[in-house]
This record gives sequence, C-alpha cells and structure tokens, in this order.
Amino acid sequence: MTRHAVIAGAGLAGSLAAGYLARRGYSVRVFERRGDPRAAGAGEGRSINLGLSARGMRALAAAGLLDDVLARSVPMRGRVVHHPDGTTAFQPYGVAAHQILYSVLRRDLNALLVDAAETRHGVTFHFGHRLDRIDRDAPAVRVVDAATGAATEVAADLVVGADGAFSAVREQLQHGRRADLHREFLDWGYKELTIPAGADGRPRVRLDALHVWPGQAAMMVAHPNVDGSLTCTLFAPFEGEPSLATLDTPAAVRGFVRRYFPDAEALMPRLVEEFFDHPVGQLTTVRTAPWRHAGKVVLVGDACHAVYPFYGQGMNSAFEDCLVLDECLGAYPYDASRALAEYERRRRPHTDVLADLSVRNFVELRDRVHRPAYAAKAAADRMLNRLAPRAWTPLYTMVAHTTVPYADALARARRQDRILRCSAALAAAGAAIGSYAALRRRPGRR
Ligand SMILES: Cc1cc2nc3c(=O)[nH]c(=O)nc-3n(C[C@H](O)[C@H](O)[C@H](O)COP(=O)(O)OP(=O)(O)OC[C@H]3O[C@@H](n4cnc5c(N)ncnc54)[C@H](O)[C@@H]3O)c2cc1C
Ligand SMILES: NC(=O)C1=CN([C@@H]2O[C@H](COP(=O)(O)OP(=O)(O)OC[C@H]3O[C@@H](n4cnc5c(N)ncnc54)[C@H](OP(=O)(O)O)[C@@H]3O)[C@@H](O)[C@H]2O)C=CC1
Ligand SMILES: Nc1ccccc1C(=O)C[C@H](N)C(=O)O
Repeated sequence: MTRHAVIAGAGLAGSLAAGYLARRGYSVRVFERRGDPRAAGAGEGRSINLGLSARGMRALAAAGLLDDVLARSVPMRGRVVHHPDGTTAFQPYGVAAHQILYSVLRRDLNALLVDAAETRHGVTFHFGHRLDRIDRDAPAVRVVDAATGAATEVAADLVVGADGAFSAVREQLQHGRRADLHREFLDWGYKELTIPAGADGRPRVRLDALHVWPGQAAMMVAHPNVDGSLTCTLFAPFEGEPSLATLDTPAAVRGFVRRYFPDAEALMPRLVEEFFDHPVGQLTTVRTAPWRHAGKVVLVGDACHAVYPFYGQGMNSAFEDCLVLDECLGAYPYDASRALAEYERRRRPHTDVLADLSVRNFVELRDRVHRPAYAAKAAADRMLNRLAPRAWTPLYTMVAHTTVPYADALARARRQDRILRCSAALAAAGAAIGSYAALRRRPGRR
C-alpha cells in the first residue's frame, strides 16, 4: 500500500527530503508558499549564498546530487581578511589542501534540488501554496492557494515541516503541549550587495576564497559566484549610531562603506542602488523540543534549529537532518513512531550545540580574525595537527570538514585545549625549574 507524505516548504531541506522520501516509496507532495525557484528573477535581492561543507556534501552524495551541485559552485580554500588599511591576509579553511568549502547560490541550489525531486523521483510540487493548519493526529494539512485564496485539506501518513525558521508546522505540532521554544534575534541585520565581475569579465578580487571585512561596528562577507561576481552580505546593528537605521541617504551609505570597508567601495559600482532596493534580513536562533508528534509529524532544518549563519552550517545541518531521518525511516520501516524518536534523539543534542557555536563564530569573525593572536593560534593548530593528526584536529576543521557530530566535536576540542593548557603550564614549570637550577649552579652560590 502506498504511503503518502506531505512536506511544508520547498526550500533546501524540503526539496532534498522530498527526494529521499520518494526513494523510500512514499508518494510525496510539497507545498511551498513562494513561487518556483526555477522561474526567472526568483529570489532577487535575497539570494543568500551558501558555503557547502562535509555534512551537506555527504547528504547530497547519498542522494546522487553532489557532482551536479559542485558543478555550479566555486571552491573557497580559505578566507581573505580585509584590514582597514587596505591590506589583506589569507587564512586557509583546513589543515589539508582538500579541506575547502564550496560557494553556491541558494537560488541555483534550490532549483537543482526541486528539479531532481520532480524529474527523478516523481515528487509533486505546489508552488504559491501556503500551509496554514495541521491536524497532527490525523495527520492532515490545510493549504491555501495564494492566487485564488482557495483552501484544500490534504491527508497523509507523514507530515514533514521544512518550512523554515518561522515554521507554521512547528507552531501547530507543539500547540497545547509541554513544548520548549527558545527563540532569539541578533541585534544586527543584514543586507545583500554585489561585487560584479570587471568589465573584461574577470573577477575584481580573488575568487577562491570567502572575503571577510571584520569589525565591531559592522562586518561584511563576500561569497564567490561562478560568473566571476561575488555576493556580499553586509551585517550591521539595526539601531544606534552608526546602524542600518541611520543609513538613509546615498551619502550616508557611501560614507559608511568608505569608513568601515575602505577597499570595498570601488568594488561595488551599484552599492547605493542595491542598498536601497534590497530588504534588510533578520537573524534568529531557534532551539526547540519536541521535533515530532507520534509517527505522524516531524520537523527538519531551520524549522527545528535555526542558527546564525556565521559558521556556515545552517544548510549543512539541515541536509544532515534529511540523511539521518532517511536512515531512521530505513531502520524502522514498520514503526514510524520509533523512527522519528530515534531521529530526534540523534540530532537535537548536536544542533543545540551548533546554535552556540554559531554565536561564537559571529564574535570570532567580528572581533578576532584580524588579530595577530588569532593567526598565531591557527598556525599552532595546523602545526599540532601535522605533528599528531589523530590526536589534534582544530574545532573548525571538525565542524566544516568532518561529519563528527557537533557536540562530540566541541567536547574533543575542549579536551585538546585542556591538554594544551596543561602542556603550556608544564613547559612553563619546567622552564622555571630549569632557571632555578641554573641559578643554583652559578659559581659563588651555595
Ligand atoms: C545570510 C545567510 C547566510 C547563510 N549562509 C549559510 C552557509 O554558508 N552555509 C549553510 O550551511 N547555511 C547558511 N545559511 C543558513 C541556510 O540558509 C538555512 O539554514 C537553510 O536555508 C535552511 O533550510 P530550510 O529548508 O530548513 O529552510 P528554508 O531554506 O528557509 O526553506 C523554508 C521554505 O519554507 C517555505 N515556507 C515557510 N512557511 C511556509 C508555509 N506556511 N507553507 C509553505 N511553505 C512555507 C519558505 O518560503 C521556504 O521556501 C545562511 C543563512 C543566511 C540568512
Ligand atoms: N537563522 C537565521 O538567522 C535565518 C534563517 N533564514 C532562513 O531562510 C528562510 C527564508 O528566508 P527569507 O525568505 O529571507 O525570510 P524572511 O525574513 O523573508 O521571512 C520569511 C517569512 O517568515 C515570516 N517572518 C519573518 N519574520 C518573522 C518574525 N519575526 N516572526 C514571525 N514570522 C516572521 C514572515 O511570514 P509572513 O509573511 O507569513 O508573515 C516572512 O515573510 C527562513 O525561513 C529561514 O529558515 C533566513 C534568514 C535568517
Ligand atoms: N556563510 C556565512 C554567512 C555569513 C557570515 C559568515 C559565513 C561563513 O560561512 C563564515 C565562515 N564559516 C568562516 O568562518 O569564514
């Protein structure tokens, strides 16, 4: 007998999960409140470039999609830090040459995932349809057609909430239950801008890296694109002086960029136009439980763990959810309730840790990456890894380039730091004892 799945949201997690579920034999329908990402002009001004790393790559490979995605992406070997005096410094992303991230346009990736689910697995997508109610016990959903306002009830065996950080499925899954929901917003927002390719079609800055302009007043990153352009994300406080609220004239915007990202102004010929055309985005963290109801409703991706984007792990962890959910459904094919419980057990402790790591990387990128002490610690990490590759792996490497669960990676990094501190203390004690002994041996001393 065919089982039916309904997915809310054809974003990154929803469209990947759709393919996985169809492969497991479900008949899958996906309802997405926005238009088709394959349509011309979709996602303008909100393209959100994504850095794809090991976890996301593993999930895409398992779906047979990795090569297609990599063909549309640009490898980033490290970050280029731009200093206020116009100088730059390159910081590699890994301890080995193959440890790189891949920059891909959200719109391109989303279109590819939807296309694959539709053409390879027969998934049906309904764009312009917002899910506005679920009956979690049936389970069934009500969807509203944005064009006509008509509401339709759709019954299923499994409802998947892949509807992002402000998930309607999460709200209704948890309604009236002893559910935990912790949501916070960063007091900084973001705006998307562009560094186009030069007139000769060549990139204006090196393309094999993520560019970062750190700073406590404002920060900017730029992801490379296959056409030689870079998509910039400018982060700044919502309020105060200076802030997104005070950037209300072309002169204010130019002055702000000149002051905080001096070498970037000349790279962005459409700066003012884009600044006023594009919306301000907000950044939120969500930690919540439960993620499921019986064997009937389950959440994936930002719907159950939205994180700040600074570690570049939101999508990667959302893809990892899809893979683990698929594994759990495979392990308990006749017991969906157990499969969903196992999925939550395997994921939630780790994505909670990811939320903390993502806050930490905001502070690191904003305040630390341009300091000499940061470069010295990174160099020491690389050296220790070369000397003892099995015993010493930097935290960033574990998070970005392995699939070690996030909480395990953090615990291991803490152990390594403790060993380093003990070794440093022992070395200092050894040196002190040595100097004392040398003093005692000096002629004339008794
Ligand atoms: C500036 C920025 C940079 C980022 N950079 C990275 C990065 O480098 N690497 C990385 O791994 N992650 C990154 N992320 C995070 C990444 O974008 C998210 O984690 C990812 O999109 C989550 O996928 P999702 O499918 O859960 O949610 P989404 O991709 O947001 O998809 C949710 C979908 O549900 C739809 N929807 C919402 N409500 C309803 C409803 N009621 N009915 C029907 N449909 C609905 C939405 O329209 C949307 O299409 C970044 C995020 C931001 C903001
Ligand atoms: N973790 C993070 O910090 C971020 C994650 N993302 C991810 O990308 C997805 C899509 O991004 P994007 O389209 O740019 O998101 P938007 O900012 O456009 O928000 C999408 C929709 O979510 C609802 N929404 C927005 N803000 C709030 C709020 N404060 N409280 C309740 N509902 C709100 C609105 O729905 P309606 O119109 O129905 O009111 C809005 O149209 C998000 O769903 C999220 O998963 C995006 C940005 C930041
Ligand atoms: N995707 C992002 C979006 C915005 C800000 C940073 C990122 C990063 O990925 C930064 C990367 N993890 C770094 O540490 O250099």
